[in-house]
Parts: sequence; C-alpha cells; structure tokens
Amino acid sequence: MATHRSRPLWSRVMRSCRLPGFRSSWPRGPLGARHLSQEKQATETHFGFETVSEEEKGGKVYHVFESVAKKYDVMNDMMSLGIHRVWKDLLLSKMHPFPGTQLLDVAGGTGDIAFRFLNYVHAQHKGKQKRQLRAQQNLSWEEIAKKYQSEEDPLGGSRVVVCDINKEMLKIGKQKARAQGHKAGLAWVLGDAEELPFDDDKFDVYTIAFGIRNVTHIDQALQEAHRVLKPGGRFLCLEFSQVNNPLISRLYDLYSFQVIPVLGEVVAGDWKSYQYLVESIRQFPSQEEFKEMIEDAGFEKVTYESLTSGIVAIHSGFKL
Ligand SMILES: COc1cc(O)cc(C/C=C(\C)CC/C=C(\C)CC/C=C(\C)CC/C=C(\C)CC/C=C(\C)CC/C=C(\C)CC/C=C(\C)CC/C=C(\C)CC/C=C(\C)CCC=C(C)C)c1O
Ligand SMILES: C[S@@+](CC[C@H](N)C(=O)[O-])C[C@H]1O[C@@H](n2cnc3c(N)ncnc32)[C@H](O)[C@@H]1O
Repeated sequence: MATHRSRPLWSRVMRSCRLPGFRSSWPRGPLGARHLSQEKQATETHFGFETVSEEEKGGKVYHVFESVAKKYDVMNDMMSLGIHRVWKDLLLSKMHPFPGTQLLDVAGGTGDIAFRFLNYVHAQHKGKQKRQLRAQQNLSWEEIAKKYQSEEDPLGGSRVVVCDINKEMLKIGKQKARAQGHKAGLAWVLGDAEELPFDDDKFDVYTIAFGIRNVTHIDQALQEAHRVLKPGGRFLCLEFSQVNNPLISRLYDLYSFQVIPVLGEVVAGDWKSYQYLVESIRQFPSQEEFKEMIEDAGFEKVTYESLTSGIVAIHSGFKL
C-alpha cells in the first residue's frame, strides 16, 4: 500500500527547497504574501497581524497552544458563552456518521470533536440494537439481557483518531477522556496536519475544527486531508469565517478586540495568545475563498454553511 512518504517527488523537493511557486496565492491577509516580493513569498507568512518567517510560525503557534492548554476549555465556554458547543454539535449532525465510520480529527486538541463523535456513534449503535431486539418479539428477557452483555463493540466498529501537533493539548485531551469514560475506539497521535503520519486512503471522514487557521501551509494540509481519505471520503472543516452584516461586523470587532484579550489575561493570564486568536481570525479567507482552496486540493462537491451570521462556517467536500 502507498504510504504518506509516497507524495510526488516534485512536491517533496519543492517543499524542502521552499521554491517560489510551490505555495498557492495564500496567505492573502492585510499583511499577507501578495504584498511581498517574489523572493520573500516563499519564506514569509503571518502570525496574527505580525509578519514572520514560515520557519518561525510553527514554533509560535506551538507556544500559543502550549500556553493556553490548561485553560482552553474554560476559556472557550466563557468567550463564546457556550456557543462553540452548538457549532461543534452542528458539525457532528452534518457528518451524520454511519456505523463503522473511521474518523480522523486533525488539530483535535482536547478532544471536543472526538468525544462528540464517540457519544454520537454509541447512541446510534444502542438505538440500532434496541430496534433489532424489538423486532425479535419472541425473545425472553433473559435472552435480551444476554444479547446486551455479549455485545463486544458498543461503537459498532466506529473509530476516531485525534491528531494534533501539541503535546500539552493532547495531554489535557487524554485526561478529559479518562474523566468522561472514553477508552475504546479512541487513539491519540502526535502529528502535523501538513505531513500526516497515516497511509493513503485510510479514513472515511476527516475533520478539522478551529485548527486550519493555525497551519502554516494551508494548501499542504488540504492536500494531506485528500490523501488520507478513502475514495468517497468526506472533508469537514469548522472554522471562523467572514461576517457580512456591517452592524454585526462592527459589534463583533468590538467584542473581539476589546473583550477577548482582556478575558484571556484575566482568566488564563495570557493576553498575547488571545490577541493572536482574534488577529488570526481576520487573516483567514472568506467562505468563498476557502471553498476555492478546498477545490484546488482536489475535493469535489464543495459546499459551505455559514453559522451565527458568518462568525464561523462549516465547509464540506468529498474525495471522489
Ligand atoms: C489561542 O487560540 C485559541 C484559543 C482558544 O481558547 C480557542 C480557539 C479556537 C476557538 C474556539 C474553539 C471557539 C470558541 C471561542 C470563541 C467563540 C472565541 C472567539 C470569539 C469571537 C471571535 C467573538 C464572537 C463571539 C461569539 C459569537 C460568542 C457570543 C458572544 C457574545 C454574543 C458577546 C456577548 C458579550 C457581552 C455582552 C460582553 C460585553 C461586550 C462588549 C462591551 C463589547 C461590545 C460587544 C457587543 C455589544 C456584542 C458583541 C457582539 C457579537 C460578538 C456579535 C453578535 C453576533 C450575532 C448577533 C450573530 C483558539 O484558536
Ligand atoms: C483552537 S485549537 C482547536 C482544538 C479542537 N479542534 C477544538 O475544536 O476545540 C487548535 C489546535 O490546532 C493545533 N494545531 C496547530 N497547528 C497544527 C498543525 N500544523 N498540525 C496539527 N495540529 C495543529 C493546535 O495544537 C491546537 O490544538
């Protein structure tokens, strides 16, 4: 079977040499590459509103999530007044996993998407079991109890792999998994979205929630998503997007720049990481631009849904 090492040679060589032209037109934010010289295009990018070298960015992003890991979940509930939970639930209902789904959750951090997936497939499997038992009306209650006990896989064959580049985020995720009683069907892998440590054609669904904005080469991460998905597999991305209503946009800016970093400082003792959060949101492409990037990576039937006036969007695409 082909492995992740089997990426075309030109791709590997151009990537390691950082030749101009390898990158797509991204980044295109206010301080993005389109304002830079041809030579600098291959080496400079943005970290929030700051211009940094591509080599520097990964380390800076790593430091942000290492720093916020312990307060990450509480901060999300506070900053979003719990709304991020609704967005994540919507991602799961859009996915509507079938029994036996193999999910890869990239930039999975503290496991929010993975735990939702496990709860979803568990409930789905239980429901299916109940329906089957109801259909077998002639069974005695002892036989029904026996059938329940002999059930070996309560997830019906579904599995999720959480992959994240940050050890601290994964550590918190594993602690949460233990506390919530998740063990079966869950694996944690340290890895980079730009160079996934998985074989080709391995997963039915690839998710990335609030992760892709932090990746240095978004085009590379999208190509990797395409590579590891099975033919017919689905890409789903939940990410901050563009608010189009001018009034809401004004309020949103006020809240983002005046409140979020203050909350970051008060709750997590970390102004800078939350300043990076709001700045990185402004650097991310619009719904339509991101849709094009997903198509460029080879996905088909690409669609998106804007949620909460476009504060976030869910993009979907298929490897056909
Ligand atoms: C370091 O990197 C990160 C760290 C992290 O912890 C998380 C992430 C990734 C993010 C997530 C996993 C998602 C969860 C996190 C967030 C949603 C935080 C980011 C928040 C924003 C960019 C702002 C938008 C927030 C929301 C839509 C949540 C709801 C909040 C409100 C409705 C605001 C209510 C607050 C107040 C009333 C307090 C007083 C506010 C002011 C004085 C400022 C003025 C503000 C307003 C008048 C209202 C604000 C209005 C809006 C936000 C727009 C309203 C929208 C609609 C009506 C649709 C990570 O990468
Ligand atoms: C805002 S958190 C999102 C966590 C989780 N998906 C959620 O929705 O709560 C962003 C995550 O992206 C991870 N990340 C950043 N760059 C990455 C990369 N190149 N490869 C894999 N993960 C990365 C960070 O370590 C962090 O855990």
